Amino acid sequence: MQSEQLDEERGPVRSGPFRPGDRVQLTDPKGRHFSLVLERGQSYHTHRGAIDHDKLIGAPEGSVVLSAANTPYLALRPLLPDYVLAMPRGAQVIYPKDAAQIVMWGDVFPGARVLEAGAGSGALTCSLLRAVGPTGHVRSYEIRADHAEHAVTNVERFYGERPENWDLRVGDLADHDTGETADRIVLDMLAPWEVLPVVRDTLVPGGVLVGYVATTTQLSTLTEALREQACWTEPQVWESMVRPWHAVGLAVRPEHRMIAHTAFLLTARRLADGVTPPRVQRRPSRG
Ligand SMILES: C[S@@+](CC[C@H](N)C(=O)[O-])C[C@H]1O[C@@H](n2cnc3c(N)ncnc32)[C@H](O)[C@@H]1O
Repeated sequence: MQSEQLDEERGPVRSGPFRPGDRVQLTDPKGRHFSLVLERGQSYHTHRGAIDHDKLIGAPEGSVVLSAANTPYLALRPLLPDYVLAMPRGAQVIYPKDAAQIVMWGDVFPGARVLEAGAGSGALTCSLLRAVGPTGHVRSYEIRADHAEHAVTNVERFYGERPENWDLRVGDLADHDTGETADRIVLDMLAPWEVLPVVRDTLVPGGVLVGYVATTTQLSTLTEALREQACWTEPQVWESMVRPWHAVGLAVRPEHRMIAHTAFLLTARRLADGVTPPRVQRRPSRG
């Protein structure tokens, strides 16, 4: 792994002129992306000729660099969504549109203690770590060792090193020690209802549970299991659809393609022990 230059306060440097160690995303005239890590004296070989890293080092972000065949490439540091969409994966990742919903409706705040399962490819973990900040903590469980390896590689590559406030455990969330309480819990796994006993006993009163499931049958099983536990507010369920638009001159219209379905989102809040869940007639909107 090539390490990125680290800033003591913020992890890898994410602004200012390009420096050795920076990850750079090049975009060619057809909009294709290529990713490289800058190293003095090295070249990046494209099908339109080589690009010297030294042409980029010291240049401002947003510069255009020419390849040996005079093809222009736009150079920017990848944003977290760019990184997530390009990351190598074992398990399917949570897409940026859903990660944003999870952080907002899961109310993942700076300083929060978050418990997550499964870590999968580590995509959501990157967003959770950013949201809790240096004073918070993310504890991730991943039952499959091969998926955990992807998570470690992806998180370390994004942050430039293993974040001190991240704890990845290779194992079943069901075996979690409930004495290690959490303010927020996010479940992205096949059968989240199976771990609800440990989730109930780990989440603090008022804490938020976020569930992320791909099918309606999983959604039904999860919501009914939560109601049966009788220690939750009424589950809120929704999905997010983002429709990109083509906007050039007067040709302003929706793009022909979109990511239509990823998964359903669910939130519920932990009630204090001994409280009977109130019946809610009308649900607040998730707009
Ligand atoms: C869809 S992936 C998670 C993707 C991840 N959220 C991301 O954004 O990269 C689901 C993961 O849950 C893991 N898993 C399933 N059951 C689990 C359990 N009981 N405890 C821990 N991990 C579990 C699976 O091995 C799988 O890697």
